[in-house]
Amino acid sequence: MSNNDPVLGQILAQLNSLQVSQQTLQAKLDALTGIPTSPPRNAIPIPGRQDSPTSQNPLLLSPTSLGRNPIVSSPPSGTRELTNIDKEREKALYPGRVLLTTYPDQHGIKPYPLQWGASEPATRGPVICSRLPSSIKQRNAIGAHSGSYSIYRALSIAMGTLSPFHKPDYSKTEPPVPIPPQPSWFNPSKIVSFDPWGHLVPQVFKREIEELGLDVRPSIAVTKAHIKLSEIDETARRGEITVDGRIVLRTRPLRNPDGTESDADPGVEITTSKAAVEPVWYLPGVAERFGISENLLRRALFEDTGGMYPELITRPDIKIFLPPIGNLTVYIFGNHEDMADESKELTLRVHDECNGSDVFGSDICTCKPYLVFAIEECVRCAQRGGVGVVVYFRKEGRALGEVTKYLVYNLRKRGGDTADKYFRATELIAGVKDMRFQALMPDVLHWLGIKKIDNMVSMSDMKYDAIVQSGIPILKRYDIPEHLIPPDSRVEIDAKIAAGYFTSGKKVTEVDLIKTVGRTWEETEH
Ligand SMILES: Nc1nc2c(ncn2[C@@H]2O[C@H](COP(=O)(O)OP(=O)(O)OP(=O)(O)O)[C@@H](O)[C@H]2O)c(=O)[nH]1
Ligand SMILES: [Zn+2]
Repeated sequence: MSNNDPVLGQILAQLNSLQVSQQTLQAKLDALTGIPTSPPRNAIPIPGRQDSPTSQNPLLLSPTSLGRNPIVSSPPSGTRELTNIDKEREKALYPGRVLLTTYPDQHGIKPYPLQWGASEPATRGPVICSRLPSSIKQRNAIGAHSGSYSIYRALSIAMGTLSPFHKPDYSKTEPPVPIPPQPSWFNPSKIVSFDPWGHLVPQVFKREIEELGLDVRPSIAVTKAHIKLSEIDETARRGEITVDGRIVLRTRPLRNPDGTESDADPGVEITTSKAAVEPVWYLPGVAERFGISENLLRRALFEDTGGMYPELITRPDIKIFLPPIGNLTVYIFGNHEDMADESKELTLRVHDECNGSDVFGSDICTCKPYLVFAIEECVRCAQRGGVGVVVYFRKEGRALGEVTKYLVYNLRKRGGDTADKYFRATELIAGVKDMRFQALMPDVLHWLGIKKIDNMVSMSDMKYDAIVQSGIPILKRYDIPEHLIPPDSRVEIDAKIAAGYFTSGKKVTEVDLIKTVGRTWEETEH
């Protein structure tokens, strides 16, 4: 048959019209539901699948084009090449209309069943918030994984360095330390701010991931580590912490710059197990904790994130929200199984992030000394046969952020840094003195199976009240030892004590508050 064959011509014409009508139908369906029903035709293959080769994928920059990528190597000044690459990638990434929101009664939408607090993973169901074609119609969660890091993911996809279809391989990532189910996992109001099954997702939702092809992701990861802090080296040198070869190890000899073994004391390192926990909010439970209605909570979250999550309003049937906030980290010292064993002594510190002090050693507050002291107390408790737990929350500057915190510092230093004005300075700028709302904080303790706390290394009445009200008694509280308070942070400690923070000794009067003065602006420069 030649190309001019009339029969072949007819068949080709029919095939063409069939293809056109299939595409038209598909487009109509997508427009109707607002949801693409199949991956974009020019999308890259999911690794391990035999689709088109990655080299032809307009979603990703090839290794050679990466080097020349105007986005990476020079400002996006709108060159013709950039425009074309962008347009092509945008079309490939987002072939359908912009999907601004969804509605419960929309054609094709069927959230995957999820029953918060159910005791069997199969009944509880996986949290699905993926917008990949394989999962979008079955989403049962609003928002995106990874908290605030979801924005970096969006950037990577837009720049072509990450394929949105990348399928994670979770083999060999399972927890080396078990955090097994506890009765609290099966109570829908005990844990409402993260997914208690988050570290077991690849195991308990294997069927959904492998057989149903759903994009279900872990929101918790558990691992093991050694930690080394110069402050703890010093404590060990003073003989206040002993090397036991189990929790406290002697660090291997250091090396001199010429590679020979150094005679210097290498100090110690601490063995620990740790878990990183991303936020996954069960909205009815979160609303209940704060004593507000779910509707009000949804509306506030919608409005004050710049209208970022319209489904908070249009999808009352979806009860899960993955908020764009920081995660928490748990450090466990000693035997992890002892956390749930009431007969074992337990020491706890709950700490909120203070980058200035924790990492950079700023002396305006007591954060780092208190944190290090708490780790040492946890270690001592573990060495006595108990277990120690430190929970670190990314809630910088009392959840007001570092910018607000530095503005407060400036005001304090310019306005006369006395303890009586300490909280007022924050209020003047932020409108409140604290935005941490400790009501969600105890979730992590219930997740770990903690039922009572013997030693609480914190002076905070807010932390204390939240934990005790959640049903976990605290037997003893510690304040920070006097010798660990840097002079410039005396203002903070006295203001806290006056505001109701716990103190075992010092009582602070009105007169004391005026007398407790921090370093002046001028002194800061010397
Ligand atoms: N906004 C503001 N935040 C501050 C200031 N000083 C410290 N912070 C923040 O306060 C928080 C202190 O948290 P934590 O170390 O958990 O201490 P706490 O809740 O006050 O109570 P303790 O458990 O007794 O230490 C951190 O998030 C700091 O970044 C300040 O002057 N203004
Ligand atoms: Zn601090």
